[in-house]
Amino acid sequence: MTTHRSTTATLDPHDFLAIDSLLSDEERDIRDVVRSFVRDHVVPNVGQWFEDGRIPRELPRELGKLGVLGMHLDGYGCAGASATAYGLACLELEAGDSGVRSLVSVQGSLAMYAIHRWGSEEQKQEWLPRMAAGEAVGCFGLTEPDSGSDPGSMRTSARRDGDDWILRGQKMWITNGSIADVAVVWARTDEGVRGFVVPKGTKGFTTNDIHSKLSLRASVTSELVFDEVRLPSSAMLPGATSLRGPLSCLNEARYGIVWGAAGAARACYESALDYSTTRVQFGKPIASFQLQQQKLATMALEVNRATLLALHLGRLKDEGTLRTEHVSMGKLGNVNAALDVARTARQVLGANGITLEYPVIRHMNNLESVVTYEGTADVHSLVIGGAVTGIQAFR
Ligand SMILES: Cc1cc2nc3c(=O)[nH]c(=O)nc-3n(C[C@H](O)[C@H](O)[C@H](O)COP(=O)(O)OP(=O)(O)OC[C@H]3O[C@@H](n4cnc5c(N)ncnc54)[C@H](O)[C@@H]3O)c2cc1C
Repeated sequence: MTTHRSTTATLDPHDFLAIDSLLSDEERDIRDVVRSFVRDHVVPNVGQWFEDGRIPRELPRELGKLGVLGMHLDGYGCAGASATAYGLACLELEAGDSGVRSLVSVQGSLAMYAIHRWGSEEQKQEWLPRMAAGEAVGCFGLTEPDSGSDPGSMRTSARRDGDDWILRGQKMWITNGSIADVAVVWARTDEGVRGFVVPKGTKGFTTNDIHSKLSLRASVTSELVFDEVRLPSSAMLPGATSLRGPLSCLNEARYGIVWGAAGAARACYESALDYSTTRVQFGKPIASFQLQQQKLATMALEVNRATLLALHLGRLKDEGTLRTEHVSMGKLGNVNAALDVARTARQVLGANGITLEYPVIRHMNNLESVVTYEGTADVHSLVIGGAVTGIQAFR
């Protein structure tokens, strides 16, 4: 007779539903390369980066060598990998830290994607190869002090002056801002919302870092200030003429977050699983107590569910049927699940759970940013609510 114990003994607690078997050899290879990089270069150091509130200046080049910057884009030095492979990379990077995944998302899915999709041939030639190599860092300026969930209310403006444009205004909460060699900036014009490629050092363009963050500390977040910045007509992204331009980029980045959140959740679950089997109280590992097993079971469920959801969206994206509403469901569900897993894991670790010796509280705090940026949980709920009811409450 088969007992429950012998049946479950054959299961892999790190891949309970055998999701690995759903990947192609190529996808597994890419995943393994990124996983090794994170294990060797991110995990041993990221607690210190978080404590110091910095990201190493050499990291973009290392990520460029790894091949993850704009890896889902085609040509111009980009790898042209599948959406699923890119997602797997995001999962592994965020299992290290949401800040590292944010760097990659902003570079590849926001700044590079904007130039790749909406830019001129000259803009693509000038920026994309260097950005793919991590030799040039990009940022993406949409949010402003008084314009967050409602980007249509942006005040930053650009007006024509002969052949030039004059850009004025302010952007806020911009990832990579002060370390960026190039900013993709969105502004209102007489011709609708347009994007501009603004190199670092352009006269009148300055940045100020936002300090005192308790979340995404291993990530640079800045204010961008444009004081009558004169730009040539060639700085404008010719293909984008409305808010659809920036929103198309956000959809790309959100897709990566769907995967990344599953990675942060996995790291928290694995930390809790490991801790619970070694921490002894009342003469037994705490993993032997039913209440702790319930927590571990719930975390395992959420990690597997989030990963399956991400993989399903990846397959839809690769076959060309992924919709923005699907991405909203993935971002809402997976980030909320990751936050629940992180908070539960933190309790399993007891007092140790509040230190940077373990990854859990770092992930927990990071996820408070992840649930807010790229569309808040409220906004994604309203997108899904609008899709299922046919009534738009999002105004
Ligand atoms: C660490 C970090 C990095 C970031 N990086 C970037 C970046 O690189 N580039 C960039 O452009 N932006 C970036 N952002 C900004 C981010 O995208 C915004 O914070 C986000 O869009 C929310 O805007 P807000 O903070 O102004 O909140 P608000 O829009 O003011 O929202 C405040 C609250 O009101 C709720 N709310 C708003 N509208 C509605 C509604 N219609 N119905 C119900 N509730 C509503 C929201 O859900 C939220 O809970 C970053 C933010 C953070 C924290």
